[in-house]
Amino acid sequence: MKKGCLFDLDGTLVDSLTDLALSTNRVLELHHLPTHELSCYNQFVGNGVKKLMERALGSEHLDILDECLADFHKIYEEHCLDHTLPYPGIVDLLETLKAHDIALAVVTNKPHHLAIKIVEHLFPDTFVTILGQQDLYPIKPHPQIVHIALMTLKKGRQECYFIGDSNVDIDTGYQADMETIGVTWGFRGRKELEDAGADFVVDEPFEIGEIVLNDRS
Ligand SMILES: O=C(O)COP(=O)(O)O
Repeated sequence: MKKGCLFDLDGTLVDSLTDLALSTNRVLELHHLPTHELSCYNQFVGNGVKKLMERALGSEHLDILDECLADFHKIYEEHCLDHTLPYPGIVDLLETLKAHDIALAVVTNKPHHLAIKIVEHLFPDTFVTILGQQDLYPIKPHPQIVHIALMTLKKGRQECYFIGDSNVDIDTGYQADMETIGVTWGFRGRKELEDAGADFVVDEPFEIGEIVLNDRS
C-alpha cells in the first residue's frame, strides 16, 4: 500500500479560480488594461504567479510586469480566502487518508506564504508539510520541490502518489519518478491529464481514497 500523497493545491484541493481571477483583473484595472473572463483563468493558472500575470497582461504589456506583480501580491494576499473553498468531497477524502496513516503534503506553485495561509485556514492540522513557490528551488514541473516534500514525509518516491489537475502536475510526478493521479474537477480536465500520461484519472475525490488504500505495490 502507498504511504503518502503529495497534492497540488489550486484546482485540486481548492477552487481558487475566482479569487485569482478577481485579483488579477483588479491589477489590470489599476493599469487601465482590459480584464479577462473568469473562464480564461483556467488556462492562465498553474505555472506560478509570474506566468499568470504574464498571460493576463499579454506580450504587449510585459514592460509593466514587475509593477503588476507587486500589486497582485498585495491584492491577492488580502483576498485569497474571499471565495476559495475546498472542492466537495476533499475534506472527507483527507480525513479518510489520515485515518489510514497516509502522510499528506501540499506541493504548489502558489507563493509559499500564501499556500500556508490558505491550507492552514481550510485544512488545519492535516498536512505534514506545505511547500509553495519560493526562491530556494525551481517551480513545478521541476522535481526538486517533490524531493524536499518526500524527505520531510520520510517516504520514498515509489511509496507516494502525486495528485493534481494539470499537465504541470503530471509532468512533475513523472519527472520525480512517482505514480500520478489526475483529477478532472479542477482547471484543465480529462484530456490534458490523459495526454500528459497520468497513471489514473479520477472524477470524484473518493476515488483517490480507493486507489491509495487498495494499492498493492
Ligand atoms: O499559482 C499557480 O500557478 C497554481 O498553483 P498550483 O501549483 O497549486 O496549481
